[in-house]
Amino acid sequence: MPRIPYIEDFSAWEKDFSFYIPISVRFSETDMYGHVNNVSPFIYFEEARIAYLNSIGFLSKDMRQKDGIIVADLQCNYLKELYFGDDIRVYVKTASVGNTSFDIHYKVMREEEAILTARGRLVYIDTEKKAPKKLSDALKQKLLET
Ligand SMILES: CC(C)(COP(=O)(O)OP(=O)(O)OC[C@H]1O[C@@H](n2cnc3c(N)ncnc32)[C@H](O)[C@@H]1OP(=O)(O)O)[C@@H](O)C(=O)NCCC(=O)NCCSC(=O)c1cc(O)c2ccccc2c1O
Repeated sequence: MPRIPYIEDFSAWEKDFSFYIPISVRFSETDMYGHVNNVSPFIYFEEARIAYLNSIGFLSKDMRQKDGIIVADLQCNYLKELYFGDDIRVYVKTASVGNTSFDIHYKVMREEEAILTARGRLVYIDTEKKAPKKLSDALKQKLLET
């Protein structure tokens, strides 16, 4: 396993996921070499991130009236190639929580093989002030328990 800066111990890290979405690789996500192009996983991460945030109530109508979430950064490590028709599972978990932001990690599996890893920071925003907003202890707890 190559050194991945945001993963200290891969086997401990990979055991810690439970939420995932299934995806079948589409032809339009591949390139002239026949493999999935480097930009396509960012769409997988988006789909998985939205499903994950929905599952913990972070995109509920109530929350969206005053608060928002914005992507601050996103980083991907490509371990193996993917091909048209591959069935994958895109896992998501909250890895750490800051003052106004939280880091989520992603693991993409094809059967029992790790294909991609990624991490990204999301910032909690006050949509009226258009500024980062402190995460309450209750929200932090919700993030860390899923
Ligand atoms: C990202 C910003 C809002 C930061 O604003 P500002 O510079 O004022 O923030 P602070 O300095 O106070 O820091 C707050 C907090 O954020 C961390 N942080 C700041 N910048 C970065 C960065 N570049 N990379 C990583 N982390 C950063 C900082 O450490 C602080 O953390 P604490 O926990 O210590 O408080 C502002 O820069 C901004 O608005 N940038 C533009 C963002 C943008 O345009 N993103 C792309 C569009 S959003 C998007 O694509 C999107 C996709 C989705 O799939 C979503 C799914 C679900 C919901 C929303 C989605 C979404 O918005």
